[in-house]
Amino acid sequence: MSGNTFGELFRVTTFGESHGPGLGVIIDGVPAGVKIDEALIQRDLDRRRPGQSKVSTMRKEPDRVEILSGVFEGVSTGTSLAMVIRNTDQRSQDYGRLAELFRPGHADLGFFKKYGVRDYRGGGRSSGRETSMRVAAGAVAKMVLATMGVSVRACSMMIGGVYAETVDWSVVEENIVRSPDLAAAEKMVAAIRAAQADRDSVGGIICCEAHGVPAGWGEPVFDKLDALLAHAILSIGGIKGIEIGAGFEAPKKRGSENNDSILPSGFASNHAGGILGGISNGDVITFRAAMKPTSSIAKKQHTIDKEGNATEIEVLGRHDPCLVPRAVPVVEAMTALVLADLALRNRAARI
Ligand SMILES: Cc1cc2nc3c(=O)[nH]c(=O)nc-3n(C[C@H](O)[C@H](O)[C@H](O)COP(=O)(O)O)c2cc1C
Ligand SMILES: C=C(O[C@@H]1CC(C(=O)O)=C[C@@H](OP(=O)(O)O)[C@H]1O)C(=O)O
Repeated sequence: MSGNTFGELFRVTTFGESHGPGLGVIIDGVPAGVKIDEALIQRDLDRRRPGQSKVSTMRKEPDRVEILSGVFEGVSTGTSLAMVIRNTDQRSQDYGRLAELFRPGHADLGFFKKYGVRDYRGGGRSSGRETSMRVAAGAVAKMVLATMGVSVRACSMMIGGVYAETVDWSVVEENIVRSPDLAAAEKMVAAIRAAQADRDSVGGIICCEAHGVPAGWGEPVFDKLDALLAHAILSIGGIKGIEIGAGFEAPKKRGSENNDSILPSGFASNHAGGILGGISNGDVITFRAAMKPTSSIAKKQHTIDKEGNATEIEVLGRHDPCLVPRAVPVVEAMTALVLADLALRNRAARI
């Protein structure tokens, strides 16, 4: 399968580049009869959109979604569902020097070594802008999941070394860094601003939960639910790690502490993150993802040109000083895509 397609029965193909005419997605496998609320797709696109706050990239894009097929009178028809957005704020001339140099930490060098040709206008296909179409597709997946009582939510648990100390989901969309702790949110913003002032960037941790997933979703061997989540989440540019449930804390415990006792009323704890043997166990699915600091920074760094000569680079252009707040809806979207796919695959598992 080409690198542009994800999923088996709920299959998503994206296309488009950061400075081309636009981006799009085709979803195969949306069951007929699902109410498709365009406003909800737009809402998630707005949550991800560039230019949304003083701590995001300054590029201004409306990211207005246009549904081209697969929906009739507000309901999915069972045929391929296609959506596009147009790029309106390209400034490709700002990227002229990037044609000759490789940005440390970005995808430039890898793309050039692989293909021998590279769209250097911004990140081209490797730009975080590609995730807009994942978010549009993820919004449709959320609508499919909602018919089964399943929902997904995510937030920023750490930014620039500042951790959320309390978790209040009701405040996540009320602050520009999507923190579940308003006091921490202010400090997170300050950490991003301090890095920016230093021509630098910061990373962080995104926490995600899926509620209402019934026991039984996920394949038992290769396509385990946790393995597919790891694939989906690590496919987001800038994400470098994922831990399911107790994750990297589990090895520090004894088996007796880490096991979730099974009671007639349910599990006594949820260190497993809602997944056992690659299959959902009916508890809340929980994981955290580690996001690196943005690679494109104005600080001077060593690099090489296309001929391999040593040089220096200061990356200008419009960049997120921290990827985490805008990646929150992307993490939700990729999680919803995995769950929608497994929901459909689960229908074929037993008579
Ligand atoms: C929503 C989102 C926004 C992003 N914005 C930027 C950005 O402004 N500048 C940048 O250098 N990288 C940005 N990235 C990250 C790049 O896409 C990523 O660093 C690049 O693909 C290389 O990282 P990788 O090796 O993890 O794939 C963004 C990623 C996401 C998900
Ligand atoms: C435009 C978006 O974010 C971009 C993500 C990004 C990158 O390198 O990932 C680099 C910047 O854009 P450009 O491709 O013009 O350099 C960001 O502004 C977006 O997410 O919609």
